[in-house]
Amino acid sequence: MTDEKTRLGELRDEIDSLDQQIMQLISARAKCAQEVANVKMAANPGQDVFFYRPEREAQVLRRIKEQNPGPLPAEEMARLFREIMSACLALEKPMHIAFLGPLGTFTQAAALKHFGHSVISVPLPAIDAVFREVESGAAQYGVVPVENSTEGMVNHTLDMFISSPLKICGEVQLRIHHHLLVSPKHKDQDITRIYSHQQSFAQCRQWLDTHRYGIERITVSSNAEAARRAAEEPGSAAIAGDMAAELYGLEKLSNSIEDRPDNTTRFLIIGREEVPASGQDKSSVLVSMRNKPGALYAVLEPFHRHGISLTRIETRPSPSGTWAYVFYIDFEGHVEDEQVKKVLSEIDQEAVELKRLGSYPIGVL
Ligand SMILES: O=C(O)C(=O)C[C@]1(C(=O)O)C=C[C@@H](O)C=C1
Repeated sequence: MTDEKTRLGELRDEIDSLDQQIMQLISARAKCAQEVANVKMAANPGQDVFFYRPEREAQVLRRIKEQNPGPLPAEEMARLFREIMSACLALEKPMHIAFLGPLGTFTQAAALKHFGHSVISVPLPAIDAVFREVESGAAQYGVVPVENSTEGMVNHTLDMFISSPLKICGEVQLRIHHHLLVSPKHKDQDITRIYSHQQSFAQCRQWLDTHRYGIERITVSSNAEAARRAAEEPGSAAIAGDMAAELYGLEKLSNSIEDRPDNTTRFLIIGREEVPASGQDKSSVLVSMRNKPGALYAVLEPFHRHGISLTRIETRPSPSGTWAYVFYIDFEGHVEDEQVKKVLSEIDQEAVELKRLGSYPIGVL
């Protein structure tokens, strides 16, 4: 045997033995999770038991990232543990996650990034349908887009919180890479039209003007729908992401064509219960103010005085009347923190309405 073959044999024996140990350890971990489920059920007999614990998952993933010894990057190690926890949770209770569909959208990619692949993902045609599915209890959680770094806020999602009783339980950010996709069956034909979602066209405008000027752009309801059409229609292409490309068997004619290299979308996880503090949290509130001078100042000043960082403030017209406004505010901290309690009680005295939309772990992955 050559030296190479001997060494390779030794290393592969070592890998086999490590795999055996990893498998034993993952199985032991899964048994622990099953036992955790029994404890949760015994503590809440006859009630809706919330098996998924976002604050605990965030703590586990943060610890893995901090203690990762390498050579695998911390992100990669966290991703592996994300999947292990997802499988453990599925043993406790298979979870239904509603998302803005159809299959193959960036929202589905965000849902799988956040929950791992052991969930049952349920595509729905509109943002309000995702809210309804979770409100009715048909799905335990929902995933909806809330803002894009190039295109701004998704107003429909913000407006849903005015009337919905749901809570924000988490957030996840996804780097959005758009590709120009064609079917391998039709790739030798000239492209006469490009399908995509209106937001994706906006995110790739400069690239399209430079590289595909004059080709008809047809707006459809989602990137996945664009990919479906490109798969079927000769002479057509789609702008969509990896999941849609894979789902419809499309090839990339041009890779990552988004105008801004940091193009990122933030998604919210919506559910029916409040999330305890994880140690690194964010909160969202909705404040409705009387339309008088200094209204915005009255909302913001307490945050400044109590040293709480705002991460976003957005204004939307109030559904209750012309020229009245609702402020959506995201800030660092948890509603159970003493400083946050003080800020919110001060705002409560000034506001027509203060609605706590939820406190949740800052996205880890
Ligand atoms: O710690 C728990 O409460 C568990 O259910 C265990 C576990 C895990 O696998 O670590 C699984 C699901 C929860 O969402 C959080 C953590």
